Amino acid sequence: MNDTLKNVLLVINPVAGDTDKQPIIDLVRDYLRPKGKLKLFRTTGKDDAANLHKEIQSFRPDRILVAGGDGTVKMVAQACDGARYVLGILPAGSANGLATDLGLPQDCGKAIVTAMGETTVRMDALRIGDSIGLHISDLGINAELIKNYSDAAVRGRFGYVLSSIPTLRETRTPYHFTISANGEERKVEGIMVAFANSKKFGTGALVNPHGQIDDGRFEVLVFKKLDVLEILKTLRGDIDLDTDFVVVIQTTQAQVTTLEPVSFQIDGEPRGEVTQVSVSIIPGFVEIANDV
Ligand SMILES: Nc1ncnc2c1ncn2[C@@H]1O[C@H](COP(=O)(O)OP(=O)(O)OP(=O)(O)O)[C@@H](O)[C@H]1O
Repeated sequence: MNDTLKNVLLVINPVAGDTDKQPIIDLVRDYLRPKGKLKLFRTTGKDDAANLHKEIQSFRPDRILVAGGDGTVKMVAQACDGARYVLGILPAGSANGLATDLGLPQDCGKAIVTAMGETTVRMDALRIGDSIGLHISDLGINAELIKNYSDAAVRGRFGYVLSSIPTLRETRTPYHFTISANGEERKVEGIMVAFANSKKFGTGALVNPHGQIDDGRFEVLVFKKLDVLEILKTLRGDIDLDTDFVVVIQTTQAQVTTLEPVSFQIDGEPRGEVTQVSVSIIPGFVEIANDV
């Protein structure tokens, strides 16, 4: 165990991934025994960032562990409010896009060792309107899938696949996007526009090979058509960036407007339908333990 880390705050999202979190708590307790002091913070879904902020101020942890999905990691990063805390991720969401992208272990025992390790990476975030995005946000077909998935009764990957069938059938694509970035304005038709700080979706699909979480830039990806073969290639991880299929714009700031209201999602959470999104990079927003 890393002996310099005595006071550990474990933030748990009890509902993330629809799994029992007690085994994670037990493993962390065992790992810290006998030297470390563990404090638990269970999220409620209401005012979590503000309440956690107060807890961090009073406990002053040496490390903050987060057991949840991307939404929980982001909430914790916001609760730190610029203060220099290292977060250790214990992937416990339904998709864990960020942990997958960082190559963090999914096995909880291994994840604890990494989360308590000394090597860290400072990653950028996206400011999206008045929200923060750590991973991938998008307008269009994927956001539509996520919305239908969160409305559906079935959970898990299988549920995602099942809920995608009616969405793909009923989709109103192509959408009409106007993208302003790097002093240029482009009008494009497409099935979705994604803002990516990193390389992969939570499924492990490589959508943005240029993505670097610490380069002070993000990518705007315009997926032009619903091409089953290209999507399968993307899912296999060997996207060849055929410009008939996807256009990539690397930038620090972008604005997208649409002719019609289009579904929007940030890091896997549906954000309703929008006609305008502004995105800019926040360099070095959060520091994450990562020895892989
Ligand atoms: N006790 C709770 N009851 C209901 N909702 C909660 C509770 N705690 C947190 N939440 C909600 O959980 C969401 C964040 O979930 P998170 O993204 O971490 O997990 P997930 O959705 O299962 O995983 P993933 O993002 O990897 O798919 C937030 O919308 C937050 O408001």
